[in-house]
Amino acid sequence: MSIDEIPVQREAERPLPAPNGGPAEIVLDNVTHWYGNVVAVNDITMTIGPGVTGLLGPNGAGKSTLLHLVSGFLAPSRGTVSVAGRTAWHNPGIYQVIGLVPERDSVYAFLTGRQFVTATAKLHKLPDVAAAVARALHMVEMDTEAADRRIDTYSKGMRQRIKVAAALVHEPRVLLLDEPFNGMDPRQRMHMMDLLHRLGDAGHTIVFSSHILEEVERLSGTVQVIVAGRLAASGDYRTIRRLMTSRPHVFQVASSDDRTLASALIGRQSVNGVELNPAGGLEVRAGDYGAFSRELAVVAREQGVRLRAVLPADESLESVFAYLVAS
Ligand SMILES: Nc1ncnc2c1ncn2[C@@H]1O[C@H](COP(=O)(O)OP(=O)(O)OP(=O)(O)O)[C@@H](O)[C@H]1O
Repeated sequence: MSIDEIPVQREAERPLPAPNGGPAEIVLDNVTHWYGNVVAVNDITMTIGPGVTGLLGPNGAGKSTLLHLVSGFLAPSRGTVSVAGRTAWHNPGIYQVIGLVPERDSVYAFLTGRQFVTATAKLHKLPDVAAAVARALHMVEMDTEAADRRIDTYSKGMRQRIKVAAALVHEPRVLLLDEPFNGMDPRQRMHMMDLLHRLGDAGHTIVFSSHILEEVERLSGTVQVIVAGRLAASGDYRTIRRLMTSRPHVFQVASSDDRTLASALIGRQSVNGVELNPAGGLEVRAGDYGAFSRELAVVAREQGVRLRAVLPADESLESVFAYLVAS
C-alpha cells in the first residue's frame, strides 16, 4: 500500500485541557504498547498542550516508544493517541502538524546541512522549498556558511540543530525530540534549550525526552515522569522537584583533603551524616539537594579544599523514580 492509499481518519476535537491549562494538542487515552511480550508503555493517559513539556524517565522507561506512538509510527496495542484532534496511527495527515527529531542520527552525512533540509522540504511537497529551507535554517541559527558544509564536518550540537531544522521545515505545530541533549557540551545544550524555549513561547507544542532531571527542570514548565512504561508523576516541575528533593540524598564527594572537608561538613545544617570511604572520598547524607550543593561549595572554599567530584550516589535516578512510583 502506498502512503497515499492509507485512509485518513479524523477524530472530533476533544475539549480536554492540558496540564498547563492550554488546549490539549496531544491526547493519550489508556495507551498500551507491547513489543512481543515486553510492555513498553503501560496504560498511559495524558494530555499535553502548547509550551515545552519534558518527558522524564530512566533508560528503557518507554519514552521513545511513547514519542513514536505520538508520531504515528507505532500502533497502540490498546487505547488511542491523537494529535491536534486527529488519530495518530495510520493517518499521514498528521505529518503536516508533527516534526520529529529522532535520537539516532538518521542523516546522510555526505549531504550538506542545506541539502538535507531541502530533501525534507521536498518530501513534504512544500510550495516554496528554498524559502522554507532558509526560514528553518534561520530558526536554528544555521543560516551561515556551515549550512553548505557536509554534515560529517559538524559538531554534535550542529548535527542536532540541523535535525531540528529538518523537523521544522514544514512549520509543524508539534515538535517531538528524543533525547535532544545527548552528547552535547554545556554551550550546545544552552543553545538548544534557548531554541526550544523560543519555539514554546511562540505557541508550539514541544515535547522532549530526557533521563536527566536538570535538563527537564531548566527547560520545561510541565513534566511527565515515565517509569517502567507507566506515568509515575505529572505536573509542574516544582511539584516533581519537591517530591524528589524531600527525600534524603546520598552524595559521593572526592576532594583534595577529604578529612578536613568531612570535619567541616559535620554539623552543617544541610548535612545529616558524613562517612569517610576506606578507598578515598566521602559519603555525605543530606536532606535537601539544593541546600547541600550550595553549602558544600561554601565549606570547600572556606577550608581551601578543592572539590574533584560530587556525584549523587543514586545518580541513575532509578531510586528517585522508584521513590516517586511508590509515593
Ligand atoms: N523494537 C523493540 N523490540 C522489543 N523491545 C523493545 C523495542 N524497542 C524498545 N523495546 C523495549 O521497550 C522498553 C521501552 O523502551 P524505550 O526505548 O521506549 O525506552 P526509553 O525510555 O526511550 O529508553 P532509552 O532512552 O534507553 O531509549 C524497553 O524495555 C526496551 O527494551
